[in-house]
Amino acid sequence: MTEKKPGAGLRGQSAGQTEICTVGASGNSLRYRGYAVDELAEKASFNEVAHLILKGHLPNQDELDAYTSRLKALRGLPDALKEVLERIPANAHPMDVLRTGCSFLGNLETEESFDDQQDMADRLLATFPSMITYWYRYSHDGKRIDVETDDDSIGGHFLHLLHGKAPSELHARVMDVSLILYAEHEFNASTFTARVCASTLSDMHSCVTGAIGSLRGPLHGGANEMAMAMLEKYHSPEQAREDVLRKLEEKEKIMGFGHAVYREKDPRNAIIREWSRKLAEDVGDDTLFPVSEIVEKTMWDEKKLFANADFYHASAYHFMGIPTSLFTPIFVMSRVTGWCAHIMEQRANNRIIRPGADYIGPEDRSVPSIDQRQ
Ligand SMILES: CC(=O)SCCNC(=O)CCNC(=O)[C@H](O)C(C)(C)COP(=O)(O)OP(=O)(O)OC[C@H]1O[C@@H](n2cnc3c(N)ncnc32)[C@H](O)[C@@H]1OP(=O)(O)O
Ligand SMILES: O=C([O-])CC(=O)C(=O)O
Repeated sequence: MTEKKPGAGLRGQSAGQTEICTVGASGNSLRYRGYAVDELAEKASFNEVAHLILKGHLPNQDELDAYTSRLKALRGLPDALKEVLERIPANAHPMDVLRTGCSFLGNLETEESFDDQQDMADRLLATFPSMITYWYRYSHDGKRIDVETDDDSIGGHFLHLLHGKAPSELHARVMDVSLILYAEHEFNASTFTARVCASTLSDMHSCVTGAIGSLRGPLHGGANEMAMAMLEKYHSPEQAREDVLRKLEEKEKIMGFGHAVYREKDPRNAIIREWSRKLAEDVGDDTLFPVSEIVEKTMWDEKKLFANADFYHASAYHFMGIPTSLFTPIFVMSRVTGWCAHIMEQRANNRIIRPGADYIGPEDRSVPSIDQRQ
């Protein structure tokens, strides 16, 4: 481990209060507004969880029906946004596409007043799957797709647009669970980015655009893509184990492992691993899932490092035929709920976020003339 200067990463320091989520409050727990993520992933849909996070409570049946209809009605993209998406090249990173899409939508549907914040959040939640698949299908298949499907779930809608046909029940459920697992995680880097931006009283699209930029990095949301890039190189568990040992010997980071807050396990891992196992059976996989398992075991045996939420998302998404470059955009489609809830919470009790710093640079000195400088 490289020695970090004291205070690096603000690790372990509280940076404010929240009612939305607790991470690791009791051991390795994760709760959204008091509900354990395991229970939500078993008993709820992502639309219910989005309602919980954004509106503050689990919806009753009437509220859920109304919310589902509302989100479905908000899926369309303005023509000007479609034109912009069509100009983004096929080799662009899909996270850059969403960053641009979010920012451009902010020009067309600007948040004029914070009274509109719930509408802004719903619109972003409804349009991210449309934006990413519209661009992907146009740039890769030359097709201008109709982004308004009749699927109730956001995950099912995304798979429908991506593959041009309604997903199986299994795939729609896995996507729904995946979106539940990724929805919210307290003061993680992207959410904190959104809150810092919100604290200047900026608009919702600016806050979310910044958050997308933070999520893109391989130490955060980008890890699911990096994990897949590693896993797909292995043809057998033996080869995977040997290569991971070599990487550890060479002090390489293994993406999809470790966490800034959890110390023993990430509670989301067991859930997505189980769904990945089901998908592996469904497609008759005998390589990727066993390879993932041996990497997980080797990391634990050698380093006591556990798989985080990102690791088995790689194989799960792959089994559903999702291109690797779209993995992190799916995270955006989900985490936008958490981001927007935090932006609203920040606004409700706002003071500009402006921490201090411990200065460790040179003592005071005077400016030498240019011929005296080295
Ligand atoms: C949904 C999410 O965003 S979950 C996070 C997704 N990110 C990843 O999977 C990227 C890989 N993991 C990591 O880089 C880190 O574990 C992070 C960024 C998640 C957490 O970082 P930190 O809080 O600094 O980690 P922590 O203090 O526990 O790690 C200490 C040391 O453990 C080791 N370590 C931690 N994670 C790993 C890993 N994945 N592979 C190898 N060694 C690791 C390193 O030696 C690290 O020291 P270094 O930063 O000097 O290299
Ligand atoms: O909390 C974190 O640092 C990263 C994480 O797991 C998430 O954002 O889901």
